[in-house]
Amino acid sequence: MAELSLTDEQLAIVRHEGSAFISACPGAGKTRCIVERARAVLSKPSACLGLSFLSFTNAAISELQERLTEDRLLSSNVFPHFVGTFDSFIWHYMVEPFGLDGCDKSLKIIPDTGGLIVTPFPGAQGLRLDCFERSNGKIIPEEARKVGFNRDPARHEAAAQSLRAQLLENGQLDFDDVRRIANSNLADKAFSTRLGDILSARFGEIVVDEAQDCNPDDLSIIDWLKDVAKIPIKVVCDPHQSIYGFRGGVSDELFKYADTFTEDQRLPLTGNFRSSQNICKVVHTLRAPRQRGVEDEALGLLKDYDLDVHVLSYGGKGVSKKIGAAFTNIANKNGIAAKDCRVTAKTRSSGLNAIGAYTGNIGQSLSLKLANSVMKFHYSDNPKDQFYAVTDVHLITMAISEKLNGRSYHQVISEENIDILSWRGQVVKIIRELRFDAAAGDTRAEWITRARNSLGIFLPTGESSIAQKLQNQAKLDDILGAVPAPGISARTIHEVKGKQYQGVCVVLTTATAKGILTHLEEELDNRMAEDARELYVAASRAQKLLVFACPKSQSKRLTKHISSSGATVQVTEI
Ligand SMILES: Nc1ncnc2c1ncn2[C@@H]1O[C@H](COP(=O)(O)OP(=O)(O)OP(=O)(O)O)[C@@H](O)[C@H]1O
Repeated sequence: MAELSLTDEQLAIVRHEGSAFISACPGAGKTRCIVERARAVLSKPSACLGLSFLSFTNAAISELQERLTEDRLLSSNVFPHFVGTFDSFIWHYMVEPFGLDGCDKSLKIIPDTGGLIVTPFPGAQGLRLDCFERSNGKIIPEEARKVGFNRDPARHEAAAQSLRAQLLENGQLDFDDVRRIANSNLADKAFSTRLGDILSARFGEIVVDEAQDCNPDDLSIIDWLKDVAKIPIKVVCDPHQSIYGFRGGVSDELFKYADTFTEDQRLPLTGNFRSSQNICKVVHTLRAPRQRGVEDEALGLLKDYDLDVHVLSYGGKGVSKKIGAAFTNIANKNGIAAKDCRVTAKTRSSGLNAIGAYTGNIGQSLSLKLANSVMKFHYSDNPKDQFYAVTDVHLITMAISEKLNGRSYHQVISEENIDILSWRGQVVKIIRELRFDAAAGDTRAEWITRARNSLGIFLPTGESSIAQKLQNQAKLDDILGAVPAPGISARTIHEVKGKQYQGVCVVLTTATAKGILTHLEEELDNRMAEDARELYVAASRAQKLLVFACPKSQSKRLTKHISSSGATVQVTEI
């Protein structure tokens, strides 16, 4: 019955058997098609092979899982199906069961080994392990520069290489190791043929969503699944929304990869069901000139929603809570509730500044870290922030009890088999006790006493006092005093990807606004291409109201550029 309201293009995708390359614009219903494809396959009486849905971030997978669960299609990873990140698929099916040459331990994922500190001799400057090339241990000059390291790196390089070797010997792998090992396993012809047979007996179809986020290694694994394992693959993407360049993203390769599919396997998805036509017009101007193509037609219920796009032109000290307040004001005036809106920016700190939350430097101080986590837990509406706050406070308890001993958080968890149930309740109780509410009379001095009382139990016997570990610093006032305005939430652009909100405020900053606009006007080179695509992703999340907060120096230029589409745009100085 759900098929009735699908467009012909959507139906063609849902009914397509075999491999396909599906490219679409924002809001075209990619996720909708994936859900309907699951319904079509799972409702066949003959369906006995597994169906797998993969994407590249945990956020994208939880979004997809939510939609599949809502429709009672695949509520969990019930055999023979698999829903998860591309990384977890590779780990489960290409690496973990086969072990590693030279390692007699069972393999484990330790995602944070890049943060281990390499200190070759006492007193030497410590450098993170991810400052060194994985293949040969050589220092990465730009990473070294960032932390002011300018000495002979030879001893650091040797120490980094031996640390990596030790991790591999212990079977402690991060996701880049997993990718490398998978590719080397697949390069073995006999292994590749056998694994191909096994996986094709298990999976009848694999759907790779958000494929614009894959890197060249991912693409070669997708190719292997399609051509060697002969599993029908649906590659679903919007190349204009590729914003994971730091993983070695594949915009150009993806266009070339599309050409490896036959014409009847290349399926387009056009039209935007999410946004009003006014927003579609503006979003169209956010594609670089050579990729602009035609404007997406608004097709959904909100297509005629008649609301101006706004530019908030800000000067003064830069991004401040004036932006959040002005945005909320426009939303309220138009009957849109703050809970249905998001402020979004490239960096977490720009977004938080725009809603008045604390963004200062925390450094290594345990008391500042604790205060920051407690404030996030109590005042952020983002469940992810709360999850991280709990983990961060657990890490603080480990630091106080001196359990880390040069190991990363996840190494300790894995090596000591620490079950989340054994600590979570206690940590959440501590965070609840440490809630800070100035209106109720709480003060910094009183809070730090509470904190020391709660966390003193973790101090090893005979060790320094808890007051030394949790210092009463003046900066605590800034952290404990920064309560974000109620109602508005801030997210990074990577966090809002794949989502939609009634109102969106995109914050541009002086660091990138000028470069992005030059790119959108002239596309001289690719330097600002990814920043421009981020702006495109952010703006295309809006359903009814789209607001840009732009530094005063660039706001006229931005207004001119987005109005060139014929959209109605209003400018307000704040
Ligand atoms: N045929 C349709 N009729 C009405 N609404 C639709 C149709 N297809 C999709 N939609 C709605 O359009 C909105 C966007 O769909 P969806 O989230 O699947 O888009 P998407 O292509 O995954 O977007 P993006 O890549 O920008 O995140 C959703 O609210 C969805 O329910």
